[in-house]
Amino acid sequence: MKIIDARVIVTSPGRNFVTLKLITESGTYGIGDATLNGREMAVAAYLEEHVVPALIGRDASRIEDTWQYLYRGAYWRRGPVTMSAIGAVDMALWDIKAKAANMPLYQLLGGKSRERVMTYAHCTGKDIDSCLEEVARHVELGYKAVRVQAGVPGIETIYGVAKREGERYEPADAELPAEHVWSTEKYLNHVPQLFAAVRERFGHELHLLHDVHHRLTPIEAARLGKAVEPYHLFWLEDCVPAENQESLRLIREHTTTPLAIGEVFNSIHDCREMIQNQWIDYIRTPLTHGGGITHVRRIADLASLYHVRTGFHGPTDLSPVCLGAAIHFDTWVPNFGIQEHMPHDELTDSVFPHDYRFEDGHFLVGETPGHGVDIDEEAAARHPFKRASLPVNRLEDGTLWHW
Ligand SMILES: O=C(O)[C@H](O)[C@@H](O)[C@H](O)[C@H](O)CO
Ligand SMILES: [Mg+2]
Repeated sequence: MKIIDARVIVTSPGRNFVTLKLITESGTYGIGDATLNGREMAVAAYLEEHVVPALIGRDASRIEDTWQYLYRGAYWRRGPVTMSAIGAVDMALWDIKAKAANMPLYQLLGGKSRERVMTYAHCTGKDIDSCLEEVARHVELGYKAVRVQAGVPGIETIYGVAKREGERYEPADAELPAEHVWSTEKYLNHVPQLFAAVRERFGHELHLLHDVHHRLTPIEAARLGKAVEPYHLFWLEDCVPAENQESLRLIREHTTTPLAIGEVFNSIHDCREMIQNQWIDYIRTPLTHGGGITHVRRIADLASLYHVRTGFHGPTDLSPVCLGAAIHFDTWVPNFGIQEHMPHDELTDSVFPHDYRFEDGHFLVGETPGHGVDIDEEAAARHPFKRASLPVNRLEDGTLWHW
């Protein structure tokens, strides 16, 4: 089953997405998500200039060999651009293999480990009260788990909190990076009050998550983890920048609040130490940025040896293709934890028709052969690329900080 054509489709139905479509001689095709938010064209060029020419004529059924060919063959291993490009090829090849077998992808992976996939929504508000209203709205929609982020008195804008009531936040919200100002002390004093208010109103069954967006030092993260222990979070996410995996040890030694990390990781080597030392509880590396199903499956298997479960990144800046493939993976993977869900808008969904469904706080996998997500190329062509950037964060004295 030879690959005879490959197309890199860049579209912006409200936000940018990069999609790879691989077409075989039988006419069966597969698609993969290659979106790297704010750096989309780097992956598009990597695919177009360096990967696509080498794929034409290759046997689409050799998924493992193609993965090794692109990873080892590049010589320049790892990194978000390389791994997103490989991830898209891999996702498209699994799609083709599942279609050729006339099976939904989860069947090829090993079949269902569960009937449905628990997912969490984002609840944000300018202050605690409006955040509580958002939580109430999502509980009403059926969510069993919510990520809670609120504005902090004294901090004007915070990444991860929507600008207007009832809206979502857009990660890449300006042509060039917007600038935010950050105060760790104000934040650390406020977060425990937020979670106390949520628990008081909604009781103790709802799963609560919180994303720190890498903004703390290890000892500050330890303090936050301890402070929110009475509200027993499902997880505290990205509490420190984690290039230095060893820094997680200190946090772990101080708090029983579960930790989730990995949305900016791209390979098993980025998270190996924190998994093997049991410094984290959830690994977040998504299929697109983690080299596709072939590689993320290895990460999940390693994690399973150390009681670490999956909690895939699922923001709007990963396309429905990644989300669809992730729901198949989540349905199969034995050590599943939770799946993030930032719903795409109607326009995006119309460009990427799919068969996954949301019901009662869970995703239900579809039965269409493949990963169940397609791209309407004509609709995609109506929405050309528009440069958009993620923000930067500065301390009150102007020092550039993490966000
Ligand atoms: O969903 C999350 O947990 C995130 O942290 C996102 O909002 C990322 O910041 C975004 O995907 C960057 O592009
Ligand atoms: Mg995050």
